[in-house]
Amino acid sequence: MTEAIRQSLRDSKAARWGALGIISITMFAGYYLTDVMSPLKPMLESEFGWSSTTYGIFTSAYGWFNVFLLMLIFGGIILDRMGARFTGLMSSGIMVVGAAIKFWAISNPTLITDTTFGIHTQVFYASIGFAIFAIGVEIAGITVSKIIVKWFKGYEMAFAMGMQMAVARLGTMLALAAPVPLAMYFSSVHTVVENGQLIEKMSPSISAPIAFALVLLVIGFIAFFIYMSMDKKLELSETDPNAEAVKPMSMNELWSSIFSDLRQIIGNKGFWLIAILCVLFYSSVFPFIKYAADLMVNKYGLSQSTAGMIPSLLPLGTLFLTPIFGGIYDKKGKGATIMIIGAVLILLVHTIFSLPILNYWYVAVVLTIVLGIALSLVPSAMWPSVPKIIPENQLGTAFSLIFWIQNWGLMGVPLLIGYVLDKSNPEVVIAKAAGTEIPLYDYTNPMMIFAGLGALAIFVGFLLKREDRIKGYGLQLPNIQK
Ligand SMILES: NCCCC[C@H](N)C(=O)NCC(=O)O
Repeated sequence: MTEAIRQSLRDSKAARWGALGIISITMFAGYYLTDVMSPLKPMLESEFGWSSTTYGIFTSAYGWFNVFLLMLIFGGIILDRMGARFTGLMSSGIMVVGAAIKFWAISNPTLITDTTFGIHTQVFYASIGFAIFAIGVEIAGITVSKIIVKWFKGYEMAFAMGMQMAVARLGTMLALAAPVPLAMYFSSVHTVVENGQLIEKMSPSISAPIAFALVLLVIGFIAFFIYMSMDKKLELSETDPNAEAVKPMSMNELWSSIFSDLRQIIGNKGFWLIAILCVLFYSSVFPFIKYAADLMVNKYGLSQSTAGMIPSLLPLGTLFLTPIFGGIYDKKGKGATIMIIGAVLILLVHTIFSLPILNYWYVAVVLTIVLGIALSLVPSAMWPSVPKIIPENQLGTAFSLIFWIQNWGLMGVPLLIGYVLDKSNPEVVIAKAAGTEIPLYDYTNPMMIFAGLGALAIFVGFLLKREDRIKGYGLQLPNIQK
């Protein structure tokens, strides 16, 4: 068969988009579990006695194994060597295991009273489960990015990445809007003694929204099996029957290829600028989401049951805008400029959130929508820019290194915010310890931290644009080859 008439499966629009649809289910489930606890923060405090610092520790667990045990980096190396089928299945399986542990910890009331390594046993095991789950969802994230490059290079790649992200963000949106109603729906009545009297108390089921996540993750795991058969067909359609079989590598060759990939990637200044921009940008958005519902209660006076509604607008806007901005990047280019505009919006929004004025819910709605625009702009240009800087055979490793650096922020920033929140509001901590009425948190300092990250992201965005001019990566050029 000659090159001219050989057709790859990816030339079929239906096959490309079908494959994307299937892997998006897995990511949707993963993003739902990632943020499912955010609207439950006030409930975790009132039902289980968690503090903001405790919540910060739990949230930071997302990065524990990825960062300290280098799981993400191993994931990228495995992806480049073992391929997307093996890595995708492995990562979606890890997600299920981690979520199951987290569900067990949250639904087990006997764990509330004990401590392990100085923290609540419940928080400890929930965090371990979340940390295991995070290995899976992060490795799945890089696998999916590489899968999209594989199917869409030369086609509508940024648009496809935007569509996949949109579906994933639908998971985030559900995570912000659904958990409180779900927990209330499955609440149970039990009798407690208060002031010497037996009273009936309604307890929300905090584990119900996590059980729902577990079901979604199992569906995502099954979906990946379906994708695997498509991936096999794609490879067969691209294999030249006359090509010689690739000789398997010896152990020495394997290690030297891994180190040579790592050396080339970390020696690339463009890679570092994207990675730093990534950690600054995402640390000012994802950790914010973890506190957003609590911010709505404490700054904007919303009730616990409605507090998740405003933050859920954030991913809502991204559903439409990420693919649109991706499409603009595909056709018109201007990737670096798009990232800078996104960072400017971050600075603007968090600065206004930090001001101890304008405490009206509609201001929060507008700011959240603008933050959603920022969360559409930056990723729609950032991820499709990586293949312009890094060759395809090193993409898994490069994405994993970027995610690894990003995970320092996703781990450290929520911890910092929880700590700063408790430190700047000693009266809340005292009231909780004394069992008296709990005053509202003042969110000024945490929001200033988020704004500072946005300011640094703008600076790095300009450095990236300058580097692109010098090295000619083509970040400002369209992705679609005419
Ligand atoms: N809330 C999900 C966290 C996913 C983090 C992941 N490393 C990532 O950055 N994905 C790209 C994105 O824009 O979601």
